[in-house]
Amino acid sequence: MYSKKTAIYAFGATALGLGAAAIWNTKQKAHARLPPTRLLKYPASADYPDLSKHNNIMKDNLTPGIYSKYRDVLTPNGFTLDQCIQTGVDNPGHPFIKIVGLVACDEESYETYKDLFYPVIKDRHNGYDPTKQTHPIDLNADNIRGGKLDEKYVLSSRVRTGRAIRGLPHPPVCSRAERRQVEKIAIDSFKELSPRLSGKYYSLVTMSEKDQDQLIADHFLFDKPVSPLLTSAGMARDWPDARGIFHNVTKDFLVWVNEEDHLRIISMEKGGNMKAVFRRFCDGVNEMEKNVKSKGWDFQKTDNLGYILTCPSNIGNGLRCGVHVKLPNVSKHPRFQDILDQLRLQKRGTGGVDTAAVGGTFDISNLDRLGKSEVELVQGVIDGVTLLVDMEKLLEKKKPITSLLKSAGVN
Ligand SMILES: Nc1ncnc2c1ncn2[C@@H]1O[C@H](COP(=O)(O)OP(=O)(O)OP(=O)(O)O)[C@@H](O)[C@H]1O
Repeated sequence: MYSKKTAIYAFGATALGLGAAAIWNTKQKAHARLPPTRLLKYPASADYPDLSKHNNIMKDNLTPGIYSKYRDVLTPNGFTLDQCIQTGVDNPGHPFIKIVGLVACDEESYETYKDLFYPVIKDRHNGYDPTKQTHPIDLNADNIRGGKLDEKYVLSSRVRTGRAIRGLPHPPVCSRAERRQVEKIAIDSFKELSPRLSGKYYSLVTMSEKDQDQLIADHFLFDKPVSPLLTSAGMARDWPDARGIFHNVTKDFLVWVNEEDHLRIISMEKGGNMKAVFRRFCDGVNEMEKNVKSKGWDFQKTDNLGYILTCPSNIGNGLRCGVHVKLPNVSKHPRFQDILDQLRLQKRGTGGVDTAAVGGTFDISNLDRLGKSEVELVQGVIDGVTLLVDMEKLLEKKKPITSLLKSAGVN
């Protein structure tokens, strides 16, 4: 049972024989030190997780002192630090990327556990300091220069972001009713999209296994939550209840409901017209915000953190602007990773974050999300991918790339 005002918790209490259901008013006892979700018998030092074999950003920043300070501190919605760090405790690392190892249970987690979240944000977002900086937002596609990428190399273009609805906990910990409320707000908002973006919502509950597999194979739908990063954070609970996908008639504007974030808003199409993809993305995001607000809800957002999402790696604009691009020669170059780092770009396999690249085709996207506007990030990907494609063309002809890199300011 859960309401915005009163929460009744008994996490594991009965199983441990402690019989310690804690009942409190979350409004009156926001940030209360006691009671914890159940009575913990031992001091925080005895509960400190073993992170000795870990390589994630949470581990780099969690100290016994920070853990002790926060172990029994609840967010206003009644969540704990242990719920936020569990995914990083259970997942020491990842084969392709350095994971964060931390999720925000609700909008307030970022402030309640500031001594952990802020340094993690600083590490993950290239030194961004939430205590001093404000996050810029620019969702005007007219501000993009160029944007048509060479389709001999660029196979598809995509821009996605996430949005979370204020007042509702995030997917790792939300209740079934809260998850269903998110779905309802989304469905009501889809109904008011303009004709170019309008389409249909497909619930995963009623979708056949075959249709689901086809949508995943076509890169439209999120994968079933088998990744331990998602399952140990709690995101696969009750699957597939209240999950689904919306897409417009032309299948180039999509919204995922209740995967890692309440909403993931996506614009994508085959080929290299990133400017057109970004324009549709801006229209979609702006319309969804207007529609959600017209229902009396709002997106989670603060001046210093931008849009608030489940994973600290995605806060800011939550934007991942990426292309699937053929780079068989560049990717064999010994400086490939270094060049990507300098361009603030990230590489993945084309099957999603958990996949390795096959046959020299990569998913190349922006590394940053915070401290730079949407336009700045999309421009960075357009310019960076243009450079990588120019390098590929030179390497095909066995020509050196040194002067090209120099003129692009890459050391
Ligand atoms: N540029 C692109 N063109 C076509 N499909 C893409 C592109 N980028 C990503 N996809 C597809 O979108 C799906 C989701 O990808 P992936 O999980 O890597 O990223 P994401 O949705 O940005 O989320 P996250 O970063 O949280 O994992 C996959 O099927 C992937 O192949």
